[in-house]
Amino acid sequence: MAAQIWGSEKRARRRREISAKIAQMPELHDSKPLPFMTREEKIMESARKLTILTEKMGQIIDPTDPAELYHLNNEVLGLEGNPMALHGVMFIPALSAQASDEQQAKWLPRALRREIIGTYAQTELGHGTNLQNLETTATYDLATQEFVLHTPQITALKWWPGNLGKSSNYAVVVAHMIIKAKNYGPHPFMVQLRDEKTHEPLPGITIGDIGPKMAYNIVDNGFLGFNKYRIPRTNLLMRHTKVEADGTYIKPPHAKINYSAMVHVRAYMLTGQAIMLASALNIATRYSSVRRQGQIDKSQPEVKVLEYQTQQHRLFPSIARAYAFQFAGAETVKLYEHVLKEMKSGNVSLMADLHALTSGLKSVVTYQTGEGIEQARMACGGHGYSMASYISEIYGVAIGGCTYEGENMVMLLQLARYLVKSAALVKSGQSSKLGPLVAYLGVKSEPTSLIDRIPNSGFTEYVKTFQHVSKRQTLKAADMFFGLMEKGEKREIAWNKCSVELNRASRLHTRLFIVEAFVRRVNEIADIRIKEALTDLLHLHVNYELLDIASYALEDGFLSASQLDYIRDQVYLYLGKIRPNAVSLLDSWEFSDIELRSVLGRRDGNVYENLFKWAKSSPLNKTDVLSSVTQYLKPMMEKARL
Ligand SMILES: CCCCCCCCCCCCCCCCC/C=C/C(=O)SCCNC(=O)CCNC(=O)[C@H](O)C(C)(C)COP(=O)(O)OP(=O)(O)OC[C@H]1O[C@@H](n2cnc3c(N)ncnc32)[C@H](O)[C@@H]1OP(=O)(O)O
Ligand SMILES: Cc1cc2nc3c(=O)[nH]c(=O)nc-3n(C[C@H](O)[C@H](O)[C@H](O)COP(=O)(O)OP(=O)(O)OC[C@H]3O[C@@H](n4cnc5c(N)ncnc54)[C@H](O)[C@@H]3O)c2cc1C
Repeated sequence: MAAQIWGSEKRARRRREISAKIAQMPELHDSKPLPFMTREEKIMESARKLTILTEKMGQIIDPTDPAELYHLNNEVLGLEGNPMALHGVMFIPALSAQASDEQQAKWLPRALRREIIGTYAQTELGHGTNLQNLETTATYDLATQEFVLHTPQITALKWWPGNLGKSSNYAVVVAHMIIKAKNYGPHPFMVQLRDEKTHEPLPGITIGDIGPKMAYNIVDNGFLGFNKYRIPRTNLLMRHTKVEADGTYIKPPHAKINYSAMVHVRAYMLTGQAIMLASALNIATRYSSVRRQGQIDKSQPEVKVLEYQTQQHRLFPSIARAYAFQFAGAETVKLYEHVLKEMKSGNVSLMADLHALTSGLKSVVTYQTGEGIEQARMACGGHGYSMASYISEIYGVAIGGCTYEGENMVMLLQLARYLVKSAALVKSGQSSKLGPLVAYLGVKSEPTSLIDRIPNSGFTEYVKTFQHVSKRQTLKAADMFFGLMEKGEKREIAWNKCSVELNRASRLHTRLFIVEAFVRRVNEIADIRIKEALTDLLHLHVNYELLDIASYALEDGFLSASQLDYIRDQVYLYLGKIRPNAVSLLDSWEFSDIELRSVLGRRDGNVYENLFKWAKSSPLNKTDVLSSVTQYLKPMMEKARL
C-alpha cells in the first residue's frame, strides 16, 4: 500500500531507508517537544538542524529528488516551517522558470549551494489577491540602466512573504514595471536585500518579521519596503520578458507566464495537504483504537471508540479523501512538469488548462483537508485539544493553504472563468473544441442516474452522476451569467451576481476530477489485496461524496429518493467494511513517530503513559510553586483571609 501512496516500491523503500537513517542521527531530532519551546527557540532549533542537513544531506537523500527532499524536511524540520522554507518552494522554482539561461548560471548554483537564501515577495499590506493593483514600482532609469524599486506608501509594503523577515538575503520581488512612464504590469525582479557578510539590511531597505501567526511560526513571514532602491536592468527575470538597454519592452509568449511560481506551489501543495490530513487521521485513528469509552452492548466491557459508527463516519470518509488527494496530486504534478517543460521551450498552449485545474484543486483540497483535520481533533475528545496530540498545529498549518497561493474563493472563480468559456462552446455547438478535462460538458447524459439500476456497473454510474451534476451546475451558472448580460448588466456586475453559483460549479467540477483520479488509480492496480482494500475505500468515497452533493442531483430528479437511500446504506456498509483495515490504511503512509510529533498518536499505543510523561516534562512543572502564585495569587488569598 505504501508503494501506491508514494508512487512506487522504490519510493516507499527509499522513505523507509531515509527514516531509518534519521532515527540513527540524534543531532537531527527535536531537542525537546516543539510545543514546549518559544518561537525564538523553535527558530533557533530549526536553523541548527538546517545547517547540519546542509552538511549531511547527501549522506541521507538524493538532494535532486523533490520527493526525498520533502520527506527529509518533514521528518527533521517538521511542518511548522523552517528558515529556508520559501527558498526551495518558490525562490528556486521562480528562478528556474523565469530567469534566462545567463541569469540562472549566475544565481541558481549559488542558491542551490545555499550561499544565498531567497524568498518570493509579492503580497503587500494593501493587496494580495489583486496583483494588478500591487503598488510597489520598478521604474526604469534609462541613464543608468537600472530599475528603481520604490514603496510609495504604507499599503505598498511587502507583507507576508515567508522567511523574508529575518532569514533571507535575496528575494524575487514582484513590482509594477514602468518604462518611459508606461506601466507594463507586475514583473519579477531578483533583488539583494541584505549584505552577504553582515546580513544587515542594505541602504534603502526596510525589513522585519510580521509577528506570530495562527501556526507556521518557525517561518519568519516578513515586511519589506524600498526607498528608491536601485538594481541593475539585468535583474528583471528575463526568460520570457525582456527589457533592452534602450528601454524596449519585449513581451512574453503568454500574459500570465510570470505567475508560474504560484502555479508550481498550487500543483505541489496537494501532496502536502494529503500528508497533513493523513497525519492527523493517523493520530486520531490510532488513538480511537486504544481509547475505550462506554458500551455498545451493556452486557459487554467498554468498547474502543473506533467501534462507534459516529466515530467511523467522522474519520473514514476523510481517510478516503486523503488517498484521493494523494492520487489527484500525483496526476497534477505530472501535468505540471509536462506543462513547465513545454513552457520553457515556448509552448504555452496548456497553461490555461493547468491554471484552471490547479486553482480548483487547491481550493477544494485545502478546504476539505481543514474539515478532516478538525474532525480528527474532535474525534480525540479532550486529548485532541492538548498540544500533545499535535493535531491543532497540523490544522493551523494546513488551513493556511486556504489563503496562501490565492484565496480559495478567488481561485474557484478563476476555474469558473474556464468553465463558463467551456459552457459557451457547448451552447454554440462547438463541443468538439472542449479540452479533455471538460469534454463531459458536451456529452448528453441519460435522463436519470443508473446507480443501483445496473448490476456490476462498478463506478461508471457514479462517475456519470458526478458528471451530470457538474455539467448541470456549470450550464446553470453560465446561463444565469449570460442571462444577466443579455438583460444589459455589465459583465463584471453580472459575474459578481452569479459568483456563488459559479463557485458551486467549480467545486463540483473539481470533486468530479478527484473522484475520477481515484477511479483511474484503482483501475491500474494489479495486486489483488491492495485493489480490494482501495476498492472498499473508493466505494465509501463515491457514496459519501455523492450524498454530500445530493441536493444537486435531486433537484432535477436525476437521483430518486430510493437511490439516495441506497447510497446512504452503501456508506454505512463500507464504514463497517473499512473498520478492520482503518488503522492499517493510515499506518501504510509510514509516518515515523519522529515525523508525527504526536504523543497521542505514537505507534506503540501507550497513550496514557506517554501523556503522563509528557505532562510531567512541561516547563510549568519544574517547580511546585510558580512565581505567579507567590507574587499575586498567594497574597490575594492571604488578604481575603484577613
Ligand atoms: C512528487 C514530489 C512530492 C513533493 C511534495 C512537495 C509538497 C510541497 C508542499 C508545499 C508546501 C507549501 C508551503 C507553504 C508555503 C506558502 C507559500 C505561499 C506563498 C504565496 O502565497 S505567494 C503569493 C500568492 N499570491 C497569489 O496567489 C495571488 C492570487 N492572485 C492571482 O493569482 C491573480 O491575481 C489572479 C489569477 C486571481 C488574477 O490575475 P489577473 O488579474 O492578472 O488576471 P485575470 O483575473 O484578469 O485573468 C486574466 C486571464 O489570465 C488567466 N490566468 C490568470 N492566472 C493564470 C495563470 N497562472 N496561468 C494561466 N492563465 C492565468 C485567467 O484565467 C484569465 O484567462 P481568461 O481566458 O481571460 O479567462
Ligand atoms: C501562511 C501564509 C504564507 C504566505 N506566504 C507568502 C509568500 O511567501 N509570499 C507572498 O508574496 N505572499 C504570501 N502570503 C500571502 C498570501 O498569498 C495572500 O494572503 C493571499 O494571496 C490572499 O490575499 P489577501 O491576503 O490579499 O486576501 P484578500 O484578497 O484581501 O481576501 C480577503 C477576502 O476578500 C475576498 N476577495 C478578494 N478578492 C476577491 C474577488 N476578486 N472576488 C471575490 N472575493 C474576493 C476573499 O475571498 C477573502 O474572503 C502568505 C499568506 C499566508 C497566510
